[in-house]
Amino acid sequence: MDAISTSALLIFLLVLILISAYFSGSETAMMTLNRYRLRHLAGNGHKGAKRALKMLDRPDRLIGLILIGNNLVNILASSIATIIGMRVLTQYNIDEAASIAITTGVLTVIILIFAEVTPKTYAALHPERIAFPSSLLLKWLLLLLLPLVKGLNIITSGFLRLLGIKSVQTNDALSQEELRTVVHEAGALIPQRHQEMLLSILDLEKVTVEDIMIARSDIYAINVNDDFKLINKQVTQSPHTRVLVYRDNIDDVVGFIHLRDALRLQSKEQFSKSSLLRAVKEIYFIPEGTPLNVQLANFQQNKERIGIVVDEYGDIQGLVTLEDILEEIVGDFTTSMITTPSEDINVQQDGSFLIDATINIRDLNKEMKWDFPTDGPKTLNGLIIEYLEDIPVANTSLRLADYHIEVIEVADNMIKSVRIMPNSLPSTNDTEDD
Ligand SMILES: Nc1ncnc2c1ncn2[C@@H]1O[C@H](COP(=O)(O)OP(=O)(O)OP(=O)(O)O)[C@@H](O)[C@H]1O
Ligand SMILES: [Mg+2]
Repeated sequence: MDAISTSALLIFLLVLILISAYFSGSETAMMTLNRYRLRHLAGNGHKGAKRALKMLDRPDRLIGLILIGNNLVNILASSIATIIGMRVLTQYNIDEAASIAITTGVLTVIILIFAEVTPKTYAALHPERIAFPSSLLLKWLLLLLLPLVKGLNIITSGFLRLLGIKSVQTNDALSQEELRTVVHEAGALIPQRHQEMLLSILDLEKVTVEDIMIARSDIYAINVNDDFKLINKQVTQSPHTRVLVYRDNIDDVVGFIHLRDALRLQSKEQFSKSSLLRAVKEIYFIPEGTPLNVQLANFQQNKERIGIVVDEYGDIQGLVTLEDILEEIVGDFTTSMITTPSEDINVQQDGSFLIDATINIRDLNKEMKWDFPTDGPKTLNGLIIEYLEDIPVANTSLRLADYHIEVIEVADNMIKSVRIMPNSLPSTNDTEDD
């Protein structure tokens, strides 16, 4: 070693520290790259991103390579520093042991500051700036050192197996819940309205057609066996474009009549029972329990926009339209912006709410931002009866899911209306938001 001058060794040491800094920085940069952004950039043809993505495909190799490189230079640096230290310090009559101790201390501080903390912090703050160019060098190094890296990985995984740890395939596909968090955390990057829509789309699979259907009793339908004058009037006054046609019993459905067809027949004065039956369109049936995301796709595939929900016995449960599903996605658009509650909910002078108990619980929760359980009965009436296990009499008071409810009117074995007190509402705002 005496052949090499001390100043040459110092320069070499400096270079080693720089290389060490490069490895430390690249490691942090590669590992903190945002995988989703990376995939997006790579998809757009960004060269550095593509390269980084490919390297991250095999994180074991990448880490192996970086650690081999980093440790190699660090250990070499320490040997060289020791030689320099001994040469320099012995000139001042410092003995060998003390020289080694001093060089170790000094080198540790230098490596920590210049080859670890600084490059890693910088890389963590600007991962792409470091990772994209550095992945080029890493790629070539990997080609060169692949046998070494592979050997190292075989030995390490052998050791891990000895310790009873199986190598796990990392899977960084997002789960539903993670995707939700991503959308939430996107914060200002995605406008609030869009965030809500994205979350609603994710929710579609949790909601089934029964949850949003127009109940059987609320379907606007005509009985072909009724007096034809009445049918004529019902068609003319129909609030809906498609009217269900049945024979005597709604379970004996014939089809949908489109108002356009009915009005055309009426204008030609050809409107009769037989021409009506001929103009009727076949019904598209939807099995109970179909999740909304599935139904949305089915509507599209079958080029339908209205369907009848049937249970396993073929009995009609309700009606669902494409518009109803789309409203689930853009829901808050039409509900929460409304400042006056819908007709089923009436604000009383004392601030309590008089509510039609046949209201759909999901609609009620949405409109009032309440939190009644939606996994059981669909209507408020059903929920209260299930809770009490009995049909209550008027003036019964109860506490259900933290809401103070007073039964106002009961008729035909059904709760018709209830009053809900606002002062008993759970104070979600004070507890959660801050
Ligand atoms: N025959 C019907 N009986 C009861 N509710 C219906 C009926 N047809 C549609 N609806 C409901 O009316 C709302 C609007 O649906 P949709 O837009 O499909 O019907 P529309 O407004 O009558 O027709 P269009 O928009 O094609 O003119 C939805 O909530 C849907 O469930
Ligand atoms: Mg419409």
